[in-house]
Formats: sequence, structure tokens, C-alpha cells
Amino acid sequence: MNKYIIHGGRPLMGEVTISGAKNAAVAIIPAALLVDGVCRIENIPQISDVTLLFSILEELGARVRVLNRHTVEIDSRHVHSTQPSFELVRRIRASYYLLGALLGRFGKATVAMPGGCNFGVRPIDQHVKGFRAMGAGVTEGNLVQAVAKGGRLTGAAVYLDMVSVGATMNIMMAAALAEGTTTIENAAKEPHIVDLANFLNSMGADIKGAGTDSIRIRGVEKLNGGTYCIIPDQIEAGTYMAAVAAAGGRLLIRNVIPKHMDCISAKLTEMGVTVEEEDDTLLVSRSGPLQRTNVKTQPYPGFPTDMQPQIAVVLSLAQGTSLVTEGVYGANRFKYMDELRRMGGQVQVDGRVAVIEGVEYLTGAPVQACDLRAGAALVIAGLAARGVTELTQVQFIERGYEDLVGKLRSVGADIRVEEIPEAQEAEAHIG
Ligand SMILES: CC(=O)N[C@H]1[C@@H](OP(=O)(O)OP(=O)(O)OC[C@H]2O[C@@H](n3ccc(=O)[nH]c3=O)[C@H](O)[C@@H]2O)O[C@H](CO)[C@@H](O)[C@@H]1O
Ligand SMILES: C=C(OP(=O)(O)O)C(=O)O
Repeated sequence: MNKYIIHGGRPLMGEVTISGAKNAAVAIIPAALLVDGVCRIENIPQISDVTLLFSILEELGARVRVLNRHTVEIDSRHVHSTQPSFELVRRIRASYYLLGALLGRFGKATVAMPGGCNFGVRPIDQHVKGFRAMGAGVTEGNLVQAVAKGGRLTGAAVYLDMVSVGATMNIMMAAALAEGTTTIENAAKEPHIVDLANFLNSMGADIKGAGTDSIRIRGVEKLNGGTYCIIPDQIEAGTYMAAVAAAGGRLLIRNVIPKHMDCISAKLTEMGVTVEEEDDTLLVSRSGPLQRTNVKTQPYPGFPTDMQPQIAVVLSLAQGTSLVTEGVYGANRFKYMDELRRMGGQVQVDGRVAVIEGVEYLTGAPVQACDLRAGAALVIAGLAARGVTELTQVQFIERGYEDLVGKLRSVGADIRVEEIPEAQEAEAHIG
């Protein structure tokens, strides 16, 4: 296991290039199982969730050929299993997409309940409701088993009880090869929903309305191979923006879709950060003091929950008192606040609301990542803090950020990876 050692207090200066979007890639890779041909996928981020999905697909019989750092070819013509192994599936959230993809293509799937960041219970009842509406029999337990009546799903009208990214994408996948038309109402509108629809359409699907709250999928007989390039990662870009806001400096962020960043740019601008947009870049700088503001996380185009910990760290350094309301998950997404307190953050959590009294500076300390974005937020805190921060449990960060340490080092951050000796690791586990 590794840890990150961060010497804080250096402004970030230079350029950083954003990788492909994690939450698009982790849907598009399983969606390649729907394709009876070869998909060439470009701009794949090099993150551990992606590596794990490749292993799962290979185990099912798909051929995954890595062409270069960011391009793969997936050939799903010879898939021979619809039951990925429990051990692999339970490590990531996105494995729920295996259900929609396998059920859509082969009429059956047996998949363990997914893992991912632990924010308390993360049910998949809306996914299951959609599959059942489309004529699947579904049994739930540690394993979710789904079988389409007559071997093929039938198009249906699905109204989601809450806006769910996962359910919208999973139902879209299942419906792509169903008999007839499926509609999803109250659908999620995140950029990765549109990206998945574009991927499937480029392979021959007939999906309209992605990016609105009403999506219509006309089932087709077959999807053929093709080439697709994944969108840039909104949250990775937002994380670098938050890092400049907290540590100061001036960063040119390349390979972004500025429209996707509006919800984050608007908040940072309110706080006194300068954000200048060009075609596919953002120039972000902060020299003066940070101003307080309130943030509430919401489905897109609202402020993303996956940026909540990072913005909270920035607000912990702003003048005055800010409120951060977690509108998508519950208080469990505030677990990292204990670690921020160790660094001198003045924060209190009351249910879904965190009250943040800005402090003049944070102080480096030994802290632990409890999930992916919490880990990224603590890196940002470490970059801005006085002194040295030692961050452990960084495997969470590596689930979703490609080479975070290398990219930060290239813009002047003093951060390095250190291996934790086995003896120390064992001690930490006993403690
Ligand atoms: C792999 C992936 O893309 N993960 C993202 C996805 O997670 P995920 O797809 O799990 O998130 P959802 O949008 O489904 O969840 C939104 C809310 O709805 C609830 N819910 C969801 C489905 C369901 O069947 N029943 C139910 O009650 C969830 O508990 C949560 O409170 O979107 C989240 C919200 O943008 C992001 O934080 C995650 O990074
Ligand atoms: C919550 C996240 O990921 P996952 O849903 O994969 O756990 C995230 O990307 O912030």
C-alpha cells in the first residue's frame, strides 16, 4: 500500500490535461458487452475502476486489447458467461451496469450487489424496477439474478422515483436491444448519460432525449462495432479548479467541456476565483482572499455531489461561515470532516448540512482517505496547508484519478508517493 506525502503551501502554476471521464468510462466499458462486434474506445482514463472492469469483461469471454495508454478495443462476440465473479464485482459501484448490459444482450444476468464508495445504503431498486417493467424476473439478495421472459426484454414506460444516474444508464443499456420502445421519465441528465447514449447510438442504437429528463429508446436487433471517444472528466477538472482555489496560483486546465463545468465555475467565481473559458480549456487563478458561500449538491445541472468534499475544503479557507448541504446522499458523505478537523478545519455536521467557519490556514497532519472524493479533498487540503500531510488509504483516490500525483507535481506541487512498509500497515490495521 502507498501513502502520499504532501508539503503544502506552494501555489499551482502551469498546465494540466484532463483525462476521460470515470463515470462515462465505467458505463461505456460494460455497455460494450451489448455490441456484437469490436468497439474501439478512446480517451479511456487509466484508473483502477477501469482496470477492474477490463478483468471482469475478460472473465466473461470478451477480448480486451489495449492499443495504447488511453485506447482499447473490446470484442464481445465470444462472451460465454453472464455471471461475473462475486470477488471482482463487489469492489466497484459501476458493476451494476453489467446487469443491464448482460440482460439486454443475453436475456439473463447474475451479478453480485455492487461496491463503490461507502455512503451508507446505496440501493438499486430503481434499476430493478426498470428491468421488471421490461419483463424481467429479478431476485435480489447478495446476488441479483435477472432473467428476461422469452429471452428478450420488451420496451416499457419507466418513471424513476428519484433522479438516478445509475438507473437511467442501466435501463438505457437494457433497452437498447429490447423489443419495442422504452421511455425513461425523470431521467438523470449528467454529461455521462449523454456520453453513454452517444456511444450506443454510434454502435447502431436508437436513443433520443439523453440530457433531458425524458429519454426514448427504440430497441434495435443488433449493435455493431465502431469507434468512440469518451468525454473529459468534469469532476477531475473540478478537482484541479478547487486545488488552485485552495492553494492559489494559475492553472490552464486542458481538455474540458466548459459547459459541463458551469455549475462548478459559477461557485468558484462567487468565492473570488477567476475562471476564464476558451474552446476546450479553462484558465483558473486565485490570488486574493476566498469569500464564503453556500453550496447544495443536486443532480446535474446542479452542483455535483462528487465535488462536495473538494469545495468544502476550499470553503474551510474562505472568509466567513459557509453552509454545504448534501442533497444527493446523506451525512455519510461528510465522513472526511473528521480528518479535515485534524488539519485545523472548523467544521460541524448536522445531518445533511455542514457548517464551515473559514480559517486563515490549515495545518498538515496524518490523515486517511475514506472514499474517492474525500481522498481528493484531503490532497487539496494538504496542498494548501502549512506543514506536512501524510495521506493514507490512497487506493480510493486511484479508483478515479489518473496519475493525480504526477499531474500535481508537474504544476509545482510538492507531493510524492511513498510505500508503507508491511509492518506499519499491519500495525495500522490492529490499531
Ligand atoms: C459509477 C457512477 O457513475 N457513480 C456515480 C453515480 O452513482 P449512482 O448511480 O449510485 O447514484 P444515483 O444517481 O443512482 O443515486 C442518487 C440517489 O438516489 C438513490 N437511489 C439510486 C438508485 C436507486 O435505485 N435507488 C435509490 O434510492 C441513491 O441512494 C442516492 O441517494 O451517480 C452519483 C450521483 O451523481 C455519483 O455520486 C456517483 O459518482
Ligand atoms: C461516488 C463516486 O464513485 P462510485 O459511485 O463509483 O462509488 C465518485 O465518483 O465520486
